[in-house]
Amino acid sequence: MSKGKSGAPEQLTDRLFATERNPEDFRFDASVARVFPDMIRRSVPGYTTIIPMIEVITEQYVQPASHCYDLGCSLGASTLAMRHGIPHRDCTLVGVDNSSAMIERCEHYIALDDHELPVTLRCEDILETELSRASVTTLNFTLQFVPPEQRLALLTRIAKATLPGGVLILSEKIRFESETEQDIQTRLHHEFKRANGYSDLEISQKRAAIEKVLIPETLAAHRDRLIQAGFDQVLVWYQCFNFVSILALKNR
Ligand SMILES: Nc1ncnc2c1ncn2[C@@H]1O[C@H](C[S@+](CC[C@H]([NH3+])C(=O)[O-])CC(=O)[O-])[C@@H](O)[C@H]1O
Ligand SMILES: O=C(O)C(=O)Cc1ccccc1
Repeated sequence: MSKGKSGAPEQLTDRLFATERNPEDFRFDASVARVFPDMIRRSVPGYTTIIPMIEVITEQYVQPASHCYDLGCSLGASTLAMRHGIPHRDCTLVGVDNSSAMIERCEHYIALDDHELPVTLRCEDILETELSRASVTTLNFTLQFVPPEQRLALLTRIAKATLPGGVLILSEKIRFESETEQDIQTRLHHEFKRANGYSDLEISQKRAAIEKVLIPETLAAHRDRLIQAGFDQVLVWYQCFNFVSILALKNR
């Protein structure tokens, strides 16, 4: 892995979809991992606001002697935000991702972050990862990549592992019941990408690549399923166009 002057893995500009390419489903491989910070910042409206707020929310809900999980941690942006929000030295923080390219680079970013709370990284499927005594769990734009029929089982496991007073931070791309709203919000998202330097070709090729792997659901579907999974309260704390972040709380 090539490193820059700071010792951090070299980050490149996302040009993955800039030239005409064969249609292939999107995967979190090494070429995506290399450009990921640039890709997610330029593609997800609100991402740069949500990350620092994960620190604020973590600080509010973390409990002493509990476990915190970042499921689908990628390069650890949300993991580091959680780390900075945890004041207790007896907590554990676990980041999980099933992309070895992501985890390998994530290790470097964690090592460069000067902080005493250890972070455990697991390269495994979040559908299998062991969870217990959780105060704060984060799914920051990860559930959308889990096959819809497996989402309830995962959320139920998270809710069961969550302590009274604990939370799940769930950020997702959503779709809208109303066709008109779906069209307007999608157009605004594409305008956001254009304003960030993506061409029409990049936008349309990326759209085709993620179509079968990133499955957005409506806010109502997310709310109902979180309650069914065992959470007691569900609220939206952030929305920009078709991207939302939800807080699901467990009272008892
Ligand atoms: N079943 C799975 N098991 C483990 N990991 C998975 C699974 N499915 C997908 N992933 C992983 O979930 C991550 C989603 S990105 C998260 C951003 C990060 N949270 C951030 O705040 O920067 C969001 C995005 O790219 O839009 C990828 O690294 C996948 O490998
Ligand atoms: O780029 C898009 O259109 C998205 O919906 C967000 C995204 C960000 C990073 C990987 C896959 C999808």
